[in-house]
Amino acid sequence: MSQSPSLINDCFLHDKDRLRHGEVVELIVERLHRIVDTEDVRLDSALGRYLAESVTAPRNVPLHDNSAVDGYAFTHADYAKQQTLAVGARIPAGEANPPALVQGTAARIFTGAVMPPNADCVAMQEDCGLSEDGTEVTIPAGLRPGANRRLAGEDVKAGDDLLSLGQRLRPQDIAALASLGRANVGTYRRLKVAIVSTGDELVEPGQTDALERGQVFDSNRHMIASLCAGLPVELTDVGILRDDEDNIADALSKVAADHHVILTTGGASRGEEDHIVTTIDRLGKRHLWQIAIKPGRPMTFGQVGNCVFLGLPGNPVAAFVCFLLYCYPAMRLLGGGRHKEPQRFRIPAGFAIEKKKPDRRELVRGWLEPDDSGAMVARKFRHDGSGLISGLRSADGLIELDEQTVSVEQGDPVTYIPLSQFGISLR
Ligand SMILES: Nc1nc2c(c(=O)[nH]1)N[C@H]1C(S)=C(S)[C@@H](COP(=O)(O)OP(=O)(O)OC[C@H]3O[C@@H](n4cnc5c(N)ncnc54)[C@H](O)[C@@H]3O)O[C@H]1N2
Ligand code: MOO
Repeated sequence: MSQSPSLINDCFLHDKDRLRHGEVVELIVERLHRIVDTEDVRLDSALGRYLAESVTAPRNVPLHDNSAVDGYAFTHADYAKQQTLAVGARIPAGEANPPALVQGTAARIFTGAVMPPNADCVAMQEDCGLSEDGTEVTIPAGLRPGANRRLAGEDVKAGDDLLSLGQRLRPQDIAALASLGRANVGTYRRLKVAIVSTGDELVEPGQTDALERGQVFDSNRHMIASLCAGLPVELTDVGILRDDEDNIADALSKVAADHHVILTTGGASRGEEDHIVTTIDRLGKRHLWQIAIKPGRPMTFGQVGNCVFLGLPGNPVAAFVCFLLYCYPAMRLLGGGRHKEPQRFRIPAGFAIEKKKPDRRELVRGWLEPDDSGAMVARKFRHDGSGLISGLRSADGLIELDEQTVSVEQGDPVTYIPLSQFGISLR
């Protein structure tokens, strides 16, 4: 049978002819850029957003020298002469201008309170001896100049660059903004993302207790929605589309008109019932299809008008892995974030693989665990099937076997990518 120069040929590509993982990431980084506008949001809505401004400190934090402990402030020069000092002033936190320390005395002071002029040290109250009438304090030996004193600008100096454009806001960044007195921050708007499942066999969970033969509950859409929850997106759940090319094309062209991204699962390979690739070709432009990876080979990336189309494979593990490897970085870039390769760690393998196909990258579901000697090793889930959600459940990370790897022996260093790199928490 002669092969037409159509898409179907791609099915017969060998892995070495398919796009490699690194090339796909390059293509995504090259072709995708921010497509959302900016908006000011209150700090309590800013978590996880990408910054649309650079933030410079307008003033020192802390504003003034202050005490790090509850205790007694004193001058090191006095203490060098005598360890017992008369207790003078009392300085609670919030007092703006404490009086200057009288020479030879100590001031009762509390954590965060402004240091009185002349004082340069604080002794912790638990370490001090207080006379019965409370008028004298004995400071313990061995305190160095500057002990327990926090300097003005020690955290941040006026003019310091704190946060940069495109940076994702984490809880500690929100704390930094609040510490500068900011109530609002300039961010990029959330991406409008639509999620779709395709397949005649799919049934919405909750619709029935009794599946008929051949049916499966749609787990992918719920998994993808949960994965999206780790990104600043506004989600539209389109539901399940039946395997009908006109119906899929019609629905997706409508969704594309008012979304930045469409994420589909299923129908990505080339059976007669798989309509995603033909739909992209019909409605828009395909940037890639078929990657030399396992799982996830039939992943598709294209666009319908200005809407980015990410077609994930139907097998749940393939959909999960492709989301992390390709949709996550794509959506970061579209949403105004920067590309950041996940951190990869080299860990000894606590398993062996006798034979792995060359020329493709494999992402194996795994976790870290101490071996008998207490050294950390990477373990892999016992089955590689791309339909097994149990493999994903067991995993805290992906073990990445690159294109050159053809086997793995126990103890060989393997690359481990924690799922936390994608905002997925530990169990
Ligand atoms: N002849 C070929 N067959 C297959 C190829 C191939 O290249 N040639 N590729 C295989 C690979 S690799 C994958 S991955 C799958 C992906 O195919 P599709 O994206 O077309 O997915 P479907 O055929 O629609 O479904 C595959 C599998 O996943 C189940 N599924 C689909 N959607 C959901 C959902 N929302 N929730 C739960 N489970 C879902 C579906 O029932 C199938 O079992 O194709 C291989 N075949
Ligand atoms: O590569 Mo598919 O991704 O078998 O599962």
